[in-house]
Amino acid sequence: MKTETKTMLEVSGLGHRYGGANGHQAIADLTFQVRTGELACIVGPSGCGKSTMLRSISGLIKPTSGKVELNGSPVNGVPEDLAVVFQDYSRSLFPWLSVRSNVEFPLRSRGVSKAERRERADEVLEWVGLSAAAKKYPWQLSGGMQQRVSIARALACRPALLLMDEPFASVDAQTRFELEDLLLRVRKQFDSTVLLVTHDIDESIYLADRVFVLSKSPASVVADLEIPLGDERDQITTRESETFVHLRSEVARLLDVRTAAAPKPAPEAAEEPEASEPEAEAESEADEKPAEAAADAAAESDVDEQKADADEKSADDAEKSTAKQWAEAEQAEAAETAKRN
Ligand SMILES: Nc1ncnc2c1ncn2[C@@H]1O[C@H](COP(=O)(O)OP(=O)(O)OP(=O)(O)O)[C@@H](O)[C@H]1O
Repeated sequence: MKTETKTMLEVSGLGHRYGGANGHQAIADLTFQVRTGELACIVGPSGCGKSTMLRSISGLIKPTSGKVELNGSPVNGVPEDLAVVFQDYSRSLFPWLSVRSNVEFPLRSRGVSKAERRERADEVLEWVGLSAAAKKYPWQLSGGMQQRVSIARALACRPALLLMDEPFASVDAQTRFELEDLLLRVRKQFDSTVLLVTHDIDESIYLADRVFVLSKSPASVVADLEIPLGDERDQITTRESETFVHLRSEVARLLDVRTAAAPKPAPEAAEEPEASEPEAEAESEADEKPAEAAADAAAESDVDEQKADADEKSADDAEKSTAKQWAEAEQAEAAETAKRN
């Protein structure tokens, strides 16, 4: 992937203190640039301020010092041409909307016409291998498939910059590898600029053109490493290469991780809500089979019963999310349904 020399994201002296003058300094003095077309990873110790940094970059919080510029314009509030993929897919997707409606949802507030919304949703769903699951609901899909929906939804907005906050931390190890490769493929297809935060040293090196290593809290950038691993990466041969092994040791040293070479325990699978027996069967099949087969399995189940379950689940989830966002989703869906009838 060829990156341009133009700067897409410029972060200068970024700092944030929670709770006023005597509060907690979460990030201190972050300065770095991400070039157009680049996939940059941020790796840092737990609690060093990675999420605070992403919230500042995405305009969700106003940093107490420094500045953020996207394509030369200061970020004050959430920019339209920026999309975020979070770790917790189960809370970021609307359970009562189909996969396709979830993907189309952010396009509504951007004033994209209905026909174009459909076209874009179908296009990105194809790219992430979920065309056959377009009419399903998120809770009918495995965790990895749900995260693919989140990625599709972000890409449908055609963001100038895609921010990803530990996007693969809640899936099992094999699915994580598949999603990493999916990201590499779609970023090529879209020519995307991506800033991805991860705890995982190996993941940062495998994915990135450039890795920024952060210090302990309050975070600052301690190293900016080019990753000369080329465009074609492979989960086995790339990770075995001398360059990869050397970089891994270098990042581990910078992070002062003494156990970097030791085998890591497999990440815990995402916590799934308890399912009734038929649903549990469908879910475990969905984990093992490709998207089409999983969609077929879900289609065979009793749709009415699942809808009732979804209503119950959505009521529960709604309490956890911001009231405004969920109310907007309900209204938009009701309007859609009214139009259809
Ligand atoms: N809203 C808040 N109010 C006060 N302190 C906060 C708030 N959010 C985060 N912090 C504190 O700021 C520091 C950085 O938190 P942040 O979540 O940004 O780190 P992180 O690197 O993303 O953490 P992790 O690796 O565990 O995901 C932590 O000490 C945290 O307790």
